[in-house]
Amino acid sequence: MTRTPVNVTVTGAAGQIGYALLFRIASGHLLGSDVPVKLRLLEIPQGMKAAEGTAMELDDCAFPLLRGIDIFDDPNQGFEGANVALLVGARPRTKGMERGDLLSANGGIFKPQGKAINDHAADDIKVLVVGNPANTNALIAQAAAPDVPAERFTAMTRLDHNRAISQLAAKTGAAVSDIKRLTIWGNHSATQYPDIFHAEIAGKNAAEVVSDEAWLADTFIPTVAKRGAAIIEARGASSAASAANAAIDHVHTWVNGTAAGDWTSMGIPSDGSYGVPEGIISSFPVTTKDGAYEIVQGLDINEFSRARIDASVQELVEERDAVRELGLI
Ligand SMILES: NC(=O)c1ccc[n+]([C@@H]2O[C@H](COP(=O)([O-])OP(=O)(O)OC[C@H]3O[C@@H](n4cnc5c(N)ncnc54)[C@H](O)[C@@H]3O)[C@@H](O)[C@H]2O)c1
Ligand SMILES: O=C(O)C[C@H](O)C(=O)O
Repeated sequence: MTRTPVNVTVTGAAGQIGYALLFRIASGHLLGSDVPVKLRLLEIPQGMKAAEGTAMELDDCAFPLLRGIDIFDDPNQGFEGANVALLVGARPRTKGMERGDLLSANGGIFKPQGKAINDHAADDIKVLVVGNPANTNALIAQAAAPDVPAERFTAMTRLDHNRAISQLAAKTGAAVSDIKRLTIWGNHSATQYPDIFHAEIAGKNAAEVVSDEAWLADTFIPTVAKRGAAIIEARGASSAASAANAAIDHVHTWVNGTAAGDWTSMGIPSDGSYGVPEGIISSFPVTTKDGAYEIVQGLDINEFSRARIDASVQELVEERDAVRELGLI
Protein backbone atom coordinates (compact mmCIF):
# COMPACT_ATOMS: atom_id res chain seq x y z
CA MET A 1 0.00 0.00 0.00
CA THR A 2 1.31 3.49 -0.82
CA ARG A 3 1.24 5.79 2.20
CA THR A 4 0.34 9.44 1.87
CA PRO A 5 3.45 11.53 2.54
CA VAL A 6 3.55 13.38 5.87
CA ASN A 7 4.13 17.14 5.53
CA VAL A 8 6.96 18.28 7.79
CA THR A 9 7.59 22.02 8.12
CA VAL A 10 11.00 23.09 9.42
CA THR A 11 11.64 26.73 10.30
CA GLY A 12 15.20 28.05 10.38
CA ALA A 13 15.95 25.49 7.70
CA ALA A 14 19.14 27.24 6.58
CA GLY A 15 20.61 27.35 10.08
CA GLN A 16 23.05 24.96 11.66
CA ILE A 17 20.44 22.78 13.38
CA GLY A 18 18.44 22.76 10.15
CA TYR A 19 21.46 21.44 8.27
CA ALA A 20 21.87 18.58 10.76
CA LEU A 21 18.14 17.86 10.90
CA LEU A 22 16.80 17.83 7.37
CA PHE A 23 18.84 14.91 6.07
CA ARG A 24 17.72 12.70 8.95
CA ILE A 25 14.07 13.62 8.44
CA ALA A 26 14.39 12.82 4.76
CA SER A 27 16.07 9.47 5.47
CA GLY A 28 13.20 8.29 7.69
CA HIS A 29 14.57 8.83 11.19
CA LEU A 30 11.86 11.27 12.29
CA LEU A 31 8.75 9.22 11.63
CA GLY A 32 9.85 5.76 10.55
CA SER A 33 11.63 3.92 7.78
CA ASP A 34 8.37 3.32 5.90
CA VAL A 35 6.90 6.83 6.13
CA PRO A 36 7.31 9.10 3.08
CA VAL A 37 7.74 12.80 3.82
CA LYS A 38 7.35 16.13 2.05
CA LEU A 39 9.55 18.89 3.44
CA ARG A 40 8.37 22.49 3.71
CA LEU A 41 11.29 24.74 4.60
CA LEU A 42 10.53 28.12 6.14
CA GLU A 43 13.17 30.84 6.25
CA ILE A 44 13.43 34.59 6.34
CA PRO A 45 14.23 36.23 2.98
CA GLN A 46 17.97 36.43 3.80
CA GLY A 47 18.02 32.68 4.44
CA MET A 48 16.24 31.61 1.24
CA LYS A 49 19.34 31.17 -0.92
CA ALA A 50 21.10 28.97 1.63
CA ALA A 51 17.90 26.95 2.08
CA GLU A 52 17.85 26.42 -1.67
CA GLY A 53 21.41 25.10 -1.46
CA THR A 54 20.41 22.65 1.27
CA ALA A 55 17.44 21.56 -0.84
CA MET A 56 19.81 20.87 -3.75
CA GLU A 57 21.88 18.65 -1.46
CA LEU A 58 18.76 16.85 -0.25
CA ASP A 59 17.89 16.15 -3.91
CA ASP A 60 21.38 14.83 -4.45
CA CYS A 61 20.90 12.21 -1.73
CA ALA A 62 18.06 10.58 -3.73
CA PHE A 63 16.29 9.63 -0.49
CA PRO A 64 13.57 7.10 -1.38
CA LEU A 65 11.19 8.50 1.29
CA LEU A 66 11.54 12.16 0.28
CA ARG A 67 8.56 13.09 -1.93
CA GLY A 68 9.15 16.82 -2.32
CA ILE A 69 10.82 19.96 -0.98
CA ASP A 70 9.27 23.43 -1.04
CA ILE A 71 10.85 26.58 0.35
CA PHE A 72 8.95 29.60 1.67
CA ASP A 73 9.51 32.89 3.42
CA ASP A 74 5.82 33.28 4.26
CA PRO A 75 4.63 31.35 7.34
CA ASN A 76 1.09 31.04 5.93
CA GLN A 77 2.48 29.05 3.01
CA GLY A 78 5.15 27.29 5.04
CA PHE A 79 2.62 25.72 7.43
CA GLU A 80 0.00 24.90 4.78
CA GLY A 81 -1.11 21.31 5.39
CA ALA A 82 1.69 20.67 7.92
CA ASN A 83 1.31 17.49 9.99
CA VAL A 84 4.53 18.05 11.94
CA ALA A 85 6.18 21.44 12.54
CA LEU A 86 9.68 21.87 13.91
CA LEU A 87 10.10 25.49 14.99
CA VAL A 88 13.86 25.91 15.02
CA GLY A 89 14.43 29.45 13.70
CA ALA A 90 14.57 32.00 16.52
CA ARG A 91 16.17 35.29 17.42
CA PRO A 92 19.33 34.61 19.46
CA ARG A 93 20.29 36.77 22.42
CA THR A 94 22.85 39.36 21.34
CA LYS A 95 25.16 41.48 23.40
CA GLY A 96 23.39 43.96 25.64
CA MET A 97 19.97 42.41 25.03
CA GLU A 98 17.75 42.21 28.12
CA ARG A 99 15.45 39.26 28.68
CA GLY A 100 12.42 41.41 27.82
CA ASP A 101 14.01 42.37 24.48
CA LEU A 102 14.70 38.70 23.71
CA LEU A 103 11.15 37.64 24.55
CA SER A 104 9.77 40.52 22.52
CA ALA A 105 11.95 39.73 19.47
CA ASN A 106 10.90 36.09 19.61
CA GLY A 107 7.28 37.04 20.09
CA GLY A 108 7.55 38.72 16.69
CA ILE A 109 8.45 35.31 15.24
CA PHE A 110 6.38 32.82 17.24
CA LYS A 111 3.10 34.75 17.43
CA PRO A 112 2.64 34.96 13.64
CA GLN A 113 3.90 31.40 13.24
CA GLY A 114 1.34 30.20 15.81
CA LYS A 115 -1.39 32.03 13.93
CA ALA A 116 -0.24 30.55 10.62
CA ILE A 117 -0.32 27.07 12.18
CA ASN A 118 -3.81 27.79 13.51
CA ASP A 119 -5.06 28.88 10.09
CA HIS A 120 -3.21 26.58 7.72
CA ALA A 121 -1.81 23.41 9.32
CA ALA A 122 -3.47 20.00 9.08
CA ASP A 123 -5.91 18.97 11.82
CA ASP A 124 -3.43 16.48 13.29
CA ILE A 125 -0.56 19.02 13.55
CA LYS A 126 2.12 18.30 16.15
CA VAL A 127 4.50 21.15 17.00
CA LEU A 128 7.96 20.99 18.55
CA VAL A 129 9.63 24.28 19.47
CA VAL A 130 13.44 24.12 19.51
CA GLY A 131 14.29 27.82 19.13
CA ASN A 132 15.12 29.48 22.45
CA PRO A 133 13.70 30.43 24.88
CA ALA A 134 11.94 27.23 23.76
CA ASN A 135 9.31 26.80 26.50
CA THR A 136 8.06 30.36 26.34
CA ASN A 137 8.27 30.54 22.54
CA ALA A 138 6.04 27.44 22.53
CA LEU A 139 3.62 29.22 24.87
CA ILE A 140 3.50 32.25 22.56
CA ALA A 141 2.82 30.08 19.50
CA GLN A 142 0.20 28.02 21.35
CA ALA A 143 -1.63 31.12 22.57
CA ALA A 144 -1.85 32.36 18.98
CA ALA A 145 -3.46 29.10 17.86
CA PRO A 146 -6.76 28.83 19.77
CA ASP A 147 -8.26 26.32 17.31
CA VAL A 148 -5.42 23.81 17.79
CA PRO A 149 -5.56 21.64 20.93
CA ALA A 150 -3.04 23.18 23.35
CA GLU A 151 -1.30 19.85 23.97
CA ARG A 152 -0.02 19.77 20.38
CA PHE A 153 2.48 22.52 21.27
CA THR A 154 5.60 21.14 22.91
CA ALA A 155 9.09 22.41 23.71
CA MET A 156 12.34 20.49 23.49
CA THR A 157 13.99 19.23 26.67
CA ARG A 158 15.03 15.94 25.07
CA LEU A 159 18.56 17.24 24.56
CA ASP A 160 18.81 17.82 28.33
CA HIS A 161 17.33 14.33 28.90
CA ASN A 162 19.91 12.74 26.61
CA ARG A 163 22.73 14.75 28.18
CA ALA A 164 21.66 13.59 31.67
CA ILE A 165 21.57 9.93 30.61
CA SER A 166 25.03 10.23 29.12
CA GLN A 167 26.48 11.87 32.27
CA LEU A 168 24.88 9.22 34.48
CA ALA A 169 26.24 6.42 32.29
CA ALA A 170 29.74 7.92 32.49
CA LYS A 171 29.56 8.23 36.28
CA THR A 172 28.30 4.69 36.91
CA GLY A 173 29.93 2.80 34.04
CA ALA A 174 26.47 1.65 32.92
CA ALA A 175 25.44 1.37 29.29
CA VAL A 176 23.23 4.21 28.08
CA SER A 177 20.63 1.59 27.12
CA ASP A 178 20.42 0.38 30.74
CA ILE A 179 19.26 3.81 31.99
CA LYS A 180 15.50 4.35 32.15
CA ARG A 181 12.95 6.74 33.68
CA LEU A 182 15.14 9.80 33.90
CA THR A 183 13.24 13.10 34.11
CA ILE A 184 13.97 16.69 33.19
CA TRP A 185 11.63 19.06 35.04
CA GLY A 186 10.97 22.72 34.30
CA ASN A 187 12.56 25.08 31.80
CA HIS A 188 15.15 24.44 29.05
CA SER A 189 17.54 26.78 30.82
CA ALA A 190 20.17 26.70 33.52
CA THR A 191 17.39 26.28 36.14
CA GLN A 192 16.19 22.95 34.72
CA TYR A 193 16.21 19.99 37.10
CA PRO A 194 17.50 16.61 35.91
CA ASP A 195 15.99 14.09 38.37
CA ILE A 196 17.55 10.67 38.95
CA PHE A 197 15.49 9.74 42.05
CA HIS A 198 13.03 7.72 39.95
CA ALA A 199 15.56 6.68 37.31
CA GLU A 200 16.77 3.12 37.04
CA ILE A 201 20.10 1.68 36.04
CA ALA A 202 19.73 -1.93 34.91
CA GLY A 203 16.62 -2.15 37.12
CA LYS A 204 18.19 -0.62 40.27
CA ASN A 205 17.31 2.82 41.61
CA ALA A 206 19.81 5.28 40.08
CA ALA A 207 20.08 7.54 43.15
CA GLU A 208 20.95 4.49 45.27
CA VAL A 209 23.49 3.25 42.72
CA VAL A 210 25.13 6.70 42.68
CA SER A 211 24.70 7.20 46.43
CA ASP A 212 26.55 10.53 46.32
CA GLU A 213 24.37 13.59 46.93
CA ALA A 214 27.34 15.96 46.66
CA TRP A 215 28.05 14.69 43.13
CA LEU A 216 24.40 15.08 42.28
CA ALA A 217 24.15 18.65 43.59
CA ASP A 218 27.59 19.96 42.65
CA THR A 219 28.53 18.08 39.50
CA PHE A 220 25.68 16.25 37.76
CA ILE A 221 22.94 18.91 37.90
CA PRO A 222 25.14 21.88 36.92
CA THR A 223 26.92 19.88 34.21
CA VAL A 224 23.62 18.97 32.55
CA ALA A 225 22.01 22.37 33.10
CA LYS A 226 25.00 24.33 31.79
CA ARG A 227 25.98 21.94 29.00
CA GLY A 228 24.59 24.22 26.31
CA ALA A 229 26.84 27.07 27.49
CA ALA A 230 29.83 24.69 27.68
CA ILE A 231 29.26 23.62 24.06
CA ILE A 232 29.06 27.26 22.95
CA GLU A 233 32.32 27.96 24.79
CA ALA A 234 34.07 24.95 23.19
CA ARG A 235 32.64 25.10 19.68
CA GLY A 236 32.14 28.83 19.33
CA ALA A 237 28.57 28.02 18.26
CA SER A 238 25.62 26.41 20.00
CA SER A 239 24.98 22.69 19.84
CA ALA A 240 23.61 21.70 16.46
CA ALA A 241 23.96 17.98 15.66
CA SER A 242 22.99 16.95 19.20
CA ALA A 243 20.07 19.39 19.16
CA ALA A 244 18.91 18.01 15.79
CA ASN A 245 19.28 14.48 17.15
CA ALA A 246 17.15 15.36 20.18
CA ALA A 247 14.47 16.91 17.94
CA ILE A 248 14.36 13.66 15.96
CA ASP A 249 14.10 11.67 19.22
CA HIS A 250 11.34 13.93 20.59
CA VAL A 251 9.06 13.61 17.56
CA HIS A 252 9.88 9.94 16.96
CA THR A 253 8.94 9.07 20.54
CA TRP A 254 5.79 11.23 20.43
CA VAL A 255 4.61 9.53 17.24
CA ASN A 256 5.85 5.99 17.82
CA GLY A 257 5.57 5.58 21.62
CA THR A 258 7.84 5.11 24.64
CA ALA A 259 9.24 1.65 25.35
CA ALA A 260 7.46 -0.46 27.99
CA GLY A 261 8.70 0.48 31.45
CA ASP A 262 10.37 3.69 30.32
CA TRP A 263 9.43 7.32 29.90
CA THR A 264 10.88 10.46 28.35
CA SER A 265 10.95 14.22 29.05
CA MET A 266 8.93 16.74 27.05
CA GLY A 267 8.09 20.41 27.58
CA ILE A 268 4.28 20.38 27.52
CA PRO A 269 1.40 22.61 28.70
CA SER A 270 0.95 21.84 32.39
CA ASP A 271 -2.37 20.41 33.55
CA GLY A 272 -1.46 21.36 37.13
CA SER A 273 0.29 18.05 37.88
CA TYR A 274 3.03 18.13 40.54
CA GLY A 275 2.00 21.66 41.54
CA VAL A 276 3.15 23.18 38.22
CA PRO A 277 0.71 26.02 37.38
CA GLU A 278 -1.71 25.06 34.64
CA GLY A 279 -0.90 26.37 31.17
CA ILE A 280 2.82 27.06 31.42
CA ILE A 281 4.98 24.88 29.18
CA SER A 282 7.16 22.92 31.54
CA SER A 283 9.14 19.70 31.19
CA PHE A 284 7.57 16.58 32.73
CA PRO A 285 8.11 12.84 32.67
CA VAL A 286 5.76 11.50 29.98
CA THR A 287 4.82 8.22 28.36
CA THR A 288 3.60 8.26 24.77
CA LYS A 289 1.31 5.93 22.84
CA ASP A 290 -0.60 6.18 19.55
CA GLY A 291 0.64 9.73 18.93
CA ALA A 292 -0.43 11.11 22.34
CA TYR A 293 1.43 11.68 25.60
CA GLU A 294 0.50 11.42 29.27
CA ILE A 295 2.27 12.81 32.32
CA VAL A 296 3.62 10.04 34.56
CA GLN A 297 1.58 10.39 37.76
CA GLY A 298 2.14 9.44 41.36
CA LEU A 299 5.89 10.01 41.70
CA ASP A 300 7.06 10.92 45.20
CA ILE A 301 8.89 14.24 45.07
CA ASN A 302 11.44 14.57 47.87
CA GLU A 303 12.58 17.89 49.35
CA PHE A 304 15.75 17.98 47.26
CA SER A 305 13.70 17.68 44.07
CA ARG A 306 10.81 19.91 45.19
CA ALA A 307 13.03 22.96 45.72
CA ARG A 308 14.67 22.55 42.33
CA ILE A 309 11.43 21.92 40.41
CA ASP A 310 9.86 24.95 42.08
CA ALA A 311 12.81 27.20 41.16
CA SER A 312 12.65 26.29 37.48
CA VAL A 313 8.86 26.56 37.39
CA GLN A 314 9.12 29.99 39.03
CA GLU A 315 11.36 31.10 36.16
CA LEU A 316 8.74 29.88 33.67
CA VAL A 317 6.01 31.76 35.54
CA GLU A 318 8.12 34.93 35.32
CA GLU A 319 8.66 34.41 31.58
CA ARG A 320 4.91 33.86 31.12
CA ASP A 321 4.14 37.03 33.06
CA ALA A 322 6.68 38.97 30.98
CA VAL A 323 5.19 37.87 27.65
CA ARG A 324 1.71 38.56 29.00
CA GLU A 325 2.86 42.05 29.93
CA LEU A 326 4.18 42.47 26.38
CA GLY A 327 0.78 41.44 24.98
CA LEU A 328 2.26 38.34 23.34
CA ILE A 329 -0.17 35.89 24.93
N1 LIG B 1 15.90 23.47 22.95
C1 LIG B 1 17.17 23.10 22.79
O1 LIG B 1 17.62 22.12 23.41
C2 LIG B 1 18.12 23.85 21.88
C3 LIG B 1 19.40 23.34 21.65
C4 LIG B 1 20.26 24.02 20.78
C5 LIG B 1 19.85 25.19 20.17
N2 LIG B 1 18.61 25.67 20.44
C6 LIG B 1 18.13 26.90 19.79
O2 LIG B 1 17.73 26.60 18.45
C7 LIG B 1 17.73 27.82 17.68
C8 LIG B 1 18.40 27.62 16.33
O3 LIG B 1 19.75 27.30 16.51
P1 LIG B 1 20.74 27.25 15.24
O4 LIG B 1 22.06 26.91 15.80
O5 LIG B 1 20.17 26.45 14.12
O6 LIG B 1 20.73 28.79 14.84
P2 LIG B 1 21.20 29.45 13.47
O7 LIG B 1 21.37 30.90 13.76
O8 LIG B 1 22.31 28.68 12.83
O9 LIG B 1 19.93 29.26 12.52
C9 LIG B 1 18.72 29.91 12.76
C10 LIG B 1 18.01 30.04 11.41
O10 LIG B 1 16.71 30.51 11.68
C11 LIG B 1 16.38 31.42 10.66
N3 LIG B 1 15.28 32.27 11.11
C12 LIG B 1 15.33 33.35 11.92
N4 LIG B 1 14.10 33.88 12.06
C13 LIG B 1 13.26 33.10 11.34
C14 LIG B 1 11.87 33.13 11.07
N5 LIG B 1 11.09 34.11 11.58
N6 LIG B 1 11.33 32.18 10.29
C15 LIG B 1 12.10 31.22 9.76
N7 LIG B 1 13.43 31.13 9.95
C16 LIG B 1 14.00 32.07 10.73
C17 LIG B 1 17.68 32.18 10.39
O11 LIG B 1 17.67 32.80 9.11
C18 LIG B 1 18.69 31.04 10.48
O12 LIG B 1 18.90 30.42 9.22
C19 LIG B 1 18.40 28.86 18.59
O13 LIG B 1 17.38 29.61 19.21
C20 LIG B 1 19.12 28.02 19.62
O14 LIG B 1 19.32 28.72 20.83
C21 LIG B 1 17.73 25.02 21.26
O1 LIG C 1 21.47 27.86 22.18
C1 LIG C 1 21.75 27.84 23.39
O2 LIG C 1 21.74 28.85 24.12
C2 LIG C 1 22.12 26.53 24.05
C3 LIG C 1 21.18 25.42 23.71
O3 LIG C 1 19.88 25.68 24.16
C4 LIG C 1 21.67 24.12 24.29
O4 LIG C 1 21.12 23.65 25.29
O5 LIG C 1 22.64 23.57 23.74
